[in-house]
Amino acid sequence: MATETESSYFVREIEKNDGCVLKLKQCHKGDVGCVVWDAAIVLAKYLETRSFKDPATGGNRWAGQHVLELGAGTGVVGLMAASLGAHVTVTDLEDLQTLLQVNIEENKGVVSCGSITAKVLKWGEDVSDFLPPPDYVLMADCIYYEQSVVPLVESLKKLSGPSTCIICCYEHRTVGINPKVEAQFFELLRKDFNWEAVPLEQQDPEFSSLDIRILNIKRNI
Ligand SMILES: C[S@@+](CC[C@H](N)C(=O)[O-])C[C@H]1O[C@@H](n2cnc3c(N)ncnc32)[C@H](O)[C@@H]1O
Repeated sequence: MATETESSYFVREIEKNDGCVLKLKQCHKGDVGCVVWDAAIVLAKYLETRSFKDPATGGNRWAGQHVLELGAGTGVVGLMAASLGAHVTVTDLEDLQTLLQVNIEENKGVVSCGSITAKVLKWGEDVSDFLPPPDYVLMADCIYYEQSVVPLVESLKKLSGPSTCIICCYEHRTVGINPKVEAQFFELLRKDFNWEAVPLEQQDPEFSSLDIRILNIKRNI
């Protein structure tokens, strides 16, 4: 990743409701995190919906919130939260750090009241750098391979306090290994967490789909 040249990037643009545009550089070469996945777009656009607006003032509830994104890939979800005023740490494996930095730099004009930094967080490893627990943990398309299920749930446990809200967006895939992985993930999650699905009506109507699900997950007290 460190040797990527300008020409090896291709850009995905996501227009915000305020007219600003997030520009995500993606790589032709590299692992799955080098491109923007549909679940990330659905989640990013959900962050702009009425669910996160104060009904009395119309103000945006992301302002000043502490947000941690797991498996951030290009960083689109975290960048959206930061552009809405949150203080965000986007995390992923070491290999994705250059791309995350590039995208943070590319979008710094869109992040004014909020802030965003990128750090390495490998699921299952030490999370002390990320404590106390954030207000929100965001994750898009992170449920996709068997070996990651145990460490991913372990990280969620260590990172969530009684008031942390985990917003998990994932694509329900009916072919390949994903159905099994999805079942394993929820079986394990059930031991320490409860969750509710976000109805389609509460999502952005242009950026939602029956296959892509958003859950609000909370730690059992
Ligand atoms: C399918 S991609 C999704 C990327 C981004 N969230 C999106 O939706 O566009 C899964 C992401 O999880 C990250 N990932 C996979 N295994 C991981 C692990 N053990 N620890 C931390 N991140 C991991 C990958 O590097 C990748 O960025």
